Amino acid sequence: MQRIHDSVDRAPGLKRHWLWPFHRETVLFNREGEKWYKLRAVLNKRMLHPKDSLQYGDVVNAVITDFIKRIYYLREMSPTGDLVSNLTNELYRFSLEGIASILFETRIGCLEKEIPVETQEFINSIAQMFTYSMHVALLPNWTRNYFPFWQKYIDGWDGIFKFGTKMIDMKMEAIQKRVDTNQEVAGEYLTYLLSSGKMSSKDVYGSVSELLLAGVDTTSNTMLWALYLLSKDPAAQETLYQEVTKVLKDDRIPTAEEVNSMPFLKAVIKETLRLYPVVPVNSRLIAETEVVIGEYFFPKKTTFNLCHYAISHDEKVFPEPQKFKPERWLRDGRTRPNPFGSIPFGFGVRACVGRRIAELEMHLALARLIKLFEMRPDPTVGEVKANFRSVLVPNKKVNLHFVERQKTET
Ligand code: HEM
Repeated sequence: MQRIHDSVDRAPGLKRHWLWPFHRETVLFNREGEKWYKLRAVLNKRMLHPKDSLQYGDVVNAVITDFIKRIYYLREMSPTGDLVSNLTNELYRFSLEGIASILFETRIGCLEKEIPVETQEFINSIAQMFTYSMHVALLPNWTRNYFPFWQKYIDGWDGIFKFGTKMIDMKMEAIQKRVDTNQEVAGEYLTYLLSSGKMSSKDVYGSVSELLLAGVDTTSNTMLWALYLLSKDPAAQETLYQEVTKVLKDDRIPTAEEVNSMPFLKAVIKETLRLYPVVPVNSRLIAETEVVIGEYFFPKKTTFNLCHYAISHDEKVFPEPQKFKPERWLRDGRTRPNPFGSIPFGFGVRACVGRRIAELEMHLALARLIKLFEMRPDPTVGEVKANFRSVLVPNKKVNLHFVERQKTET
């Protein structure tokens, strides 16, 4: 018999399920035991350590610059001159461009006025796969031969892999050319995966597609909730603005390192994820061993559901649990909440591999947006509630006014 921490550290005994039912075997979600462990060990490198993510600061900032240009364009087009409608859609484009530029080491045009045809087909395939994944999860297997949902689901996946494979093959060719001409091979994540020799190309295709999918709705919806919460809380917004302008005294673009001097910014994202943990529940199956937790004995093959939403709204840990209070996370001498009260990225060896990338994108984007604009709610939208659609999404379209701030002499 083993205690749970032993089992968790011995990753090969641990199965997990998460957002959506993958039908391909090459991805982390579907892998278990030794196979998962090997793949994860390669993927962790250059992604998981806080200092690893710093190297993507410039790439992410370039995407944010284009996102800000798009925000200006959308404001200009709006009847009031400052409204951005259907922010979910805009943030989706931002997140997809961000994660694609990290993983493929190239831009795919999501923030252009006209999205390139291939990219649009890729976006449509993602939507198709997600739409039919609910049918796949809920309907018994025999129905797959009689109803069209299964083929549509597979077609969605094929579109995703077609695009991913093309991007990866292009990178592989570029690397090969450099190798053939004795030039140094320089690059970031994909170059590392392809040239490390530790992964088959099949694994690279699968893993990159998976990282890409996991990295879009999660960050885009969290950004949406953060902007929505700030728009309703002018005082928190002002505190954040003051903090950001104190660190960035001129028009400079913040570096990834400078975010470390912005504790309130980090607290805003932490508090947003406490109120709206974008992955509200995830499960793990202790496959091989019996475990004892406290006084309780759990036999082999027990499924554990981590209900992030429920635990992070526990008023014993978070007084006034429904209130947006970023300051509760500050390390300024106050009693801070139990760190296990909110673990939106999971915990341990199987925790979110994209955490550092997600935080980097959200911190840099929020710092730059708040420096330029004051966010105000659109009164026609009213209160927004959360719906569970694999991730926590708003129950309606969210529009926000992006009121440009007056430039002050500093
Ligand atoms: C706000 C942003 C995000 C949140 C809240 C989030 C949350 C989570 C959670 C709760 C898990 C399950 C962890 C567990 O079982 O303990 C997970 C797994 C995972 N996440 Fe994220 N995630 C986010 C962004 C990202 C991004 C940007 C990527 C890709 C770059 C990503 C890639 C993954 C992958 C591949 C796994 C599976 C890991 C494995 O099975 O070993 N996530 N995430």
